[in-house]
Amino acid sequence: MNTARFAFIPPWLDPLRAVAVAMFDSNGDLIEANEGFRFTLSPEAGYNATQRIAEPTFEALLRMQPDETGLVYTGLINLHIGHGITRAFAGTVYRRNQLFLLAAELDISAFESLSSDNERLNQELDDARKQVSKRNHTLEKLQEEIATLKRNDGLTGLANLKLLDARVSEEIQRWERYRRPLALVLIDLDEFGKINDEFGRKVGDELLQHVATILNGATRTLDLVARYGGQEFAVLLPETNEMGAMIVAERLRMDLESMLILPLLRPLTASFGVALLQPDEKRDAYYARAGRAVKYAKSHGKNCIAMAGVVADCDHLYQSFIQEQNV
Ligand SMILES: Nc1nc2c(ncn2[C@@H]2O[C@H](COP(=O)(O)OP(=O)(O)OP(=O)(O)O)[C@@H](O)[C@H]2O)c(=O)[nH]1
Repeated sequence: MNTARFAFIPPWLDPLRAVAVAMFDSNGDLIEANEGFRFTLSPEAGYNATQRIAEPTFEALLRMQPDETGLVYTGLINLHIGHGITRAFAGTVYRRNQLFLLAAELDISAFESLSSDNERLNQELDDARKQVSKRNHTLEKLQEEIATLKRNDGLTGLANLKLLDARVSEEIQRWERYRRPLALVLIDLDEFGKINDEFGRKVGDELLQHVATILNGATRTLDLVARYGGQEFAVLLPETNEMGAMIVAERLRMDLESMLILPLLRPLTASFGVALLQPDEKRDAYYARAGRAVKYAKSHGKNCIAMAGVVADCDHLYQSFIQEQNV
């Protein structure tokens, strides 16, 4: 290497350590190099371009045709810096006749290692995100299950009283706004105690499930069927007037009565109380009126439907009405 003053490389480039500049001949022998080059590449391995330029290889550079400015290559240049280590630079190679000028402008290996760290961190972050989203999904499912358990009766799967309460309150609010009719049908199975006594509570439970299926099957999706109490059910009928509610109740009554459910040898019947929401009526008062109608039906022979009047004196049985109307 020429140790005299630089013949080709401008003197101001010499002390710049971040810029490695070297000139080689076509054999790859180093002709000149600045301090940055010597600082970056340890001397013990010699400075021949064939050994020191890992990528693109010096052989490849020899084959490349320079453009009109002498530029042969620009891009990533990997240099063997010694001790078996290769470092990446962003650089340019020029060729003038048999001379090659290499300018490795920026050591990007630090950035590369940073970016590989970054990649690893991103990967870890991604994995963590996936795990969190998986856990969130499980949590959501559990929350849904809990919510379902909270809303639904464990035995029949019907809405429970809490859900009925919420829906009735909602419908009362809607009534106050739009004045659309709202009907509530309470259903109390007749002599259910005897069934339990005769066949055992397990059979009783199965019958309750059966009733739930019948009620669900006979109502619209807009209606809400709920387990109101032990052997009591409720059907909330939005957008339904007195006649409509009576038709639904009678259909349910007949569905129950006409079905033979083993091991019962007699029909499973129920007493029905129907109530239409009255102006300014609160939820509990509404329930109470429907309940009063159920009692009225019970006290008038069971397996029948009573319509709740505004006051107790006005409660009345509907069977006769239905027969009269031939519904
Ligand atoms: N198997 C079962 N029985 C229940 C359940 N909840 C309430 N019961 C029973 O339902 C019966 C209700 O009895 P009562 O209130 O006397 O009414 P009833 O025997 O149906 O008689 P009436 O209403 O007068 O027709 C009781 O025997 C309760 O134990 C339940 O979840 N499963």
